[in-house]
Amino acid sequence: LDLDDPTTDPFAVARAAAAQLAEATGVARHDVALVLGSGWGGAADLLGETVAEVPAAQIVGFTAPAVQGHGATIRSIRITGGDGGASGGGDTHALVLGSRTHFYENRGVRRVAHGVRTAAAAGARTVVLTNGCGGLVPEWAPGTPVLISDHLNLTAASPLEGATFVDLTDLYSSRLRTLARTIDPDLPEGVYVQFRGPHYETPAEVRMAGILGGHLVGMSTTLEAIAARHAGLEVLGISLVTNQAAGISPVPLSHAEVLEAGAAAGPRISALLADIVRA
Ligand SMILES: Nc1nc2[nH]c(I)nc2c(=O)[nH]1
Repeated sequence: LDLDDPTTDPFAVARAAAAQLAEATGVARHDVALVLGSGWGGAADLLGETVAEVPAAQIVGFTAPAVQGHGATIRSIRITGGDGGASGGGDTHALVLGSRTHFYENRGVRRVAHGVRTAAAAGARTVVLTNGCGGLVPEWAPGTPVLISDHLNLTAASPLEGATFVDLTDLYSSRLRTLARTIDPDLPEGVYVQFRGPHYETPAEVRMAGILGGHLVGMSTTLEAIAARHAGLEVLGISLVTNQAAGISPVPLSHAEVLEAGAAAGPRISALLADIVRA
């Protein structure tokens, strides 16, 4: 079950990972999955009660994160404060994937897609993809959450292999975006542009992204979203603008300001995310 072996079926690895997670957490099915990017870490605690927390490296296909401690676990959360199971079927469980493999790690697209494939194999019907990113809209101050309405995948890669032709119309579910706006009507929307990274964009590349119709620049999310759609998941994408993209702000932002903005926004966006998932 080695994802690096081309003859391995990545979906068999995802099924094995889901079985290991069910065993490790005691939760047979997870209804929704969340990928928590920079700044979104606090959302898990607000979602409900942590049933189990598993080191990601223990589950097949996941790799120990480059930065130890940062998102090194996968959490199973029983969502509380929802409709109390009025929708029948008892408790709702969320799978929180703290560890994300970025395309720029050069570990292959299969590892980038493994988390959402595992979530689908674990029974999830919905995935919420969050990230930290640069903003092209001056009014979006650092700390602003933005719903992703569509994406431009500038990585020149796909998580899919072979003649896997997948429609990406409404990839970022308009139903879920409407639902999110019932929680916070002021949520802006934007087109997310994934660059390969790990370097940031030049001001000229940021201007190019704007000309192409982008509003947010980042180094994740689009490949995961494509894999999630292929796996049959409904996708909601939310970005946290942690900085103004290169060249947008006349005054170069200090890294301290970026970290401060992300941290300050933490409680608000975590509460927002928890409310959206409960809805
Ligand atoms: N590509 C890109 N990724 C990012 N991630 C974060 I946080 N800020 C940025 C940014 O300005 N550009």
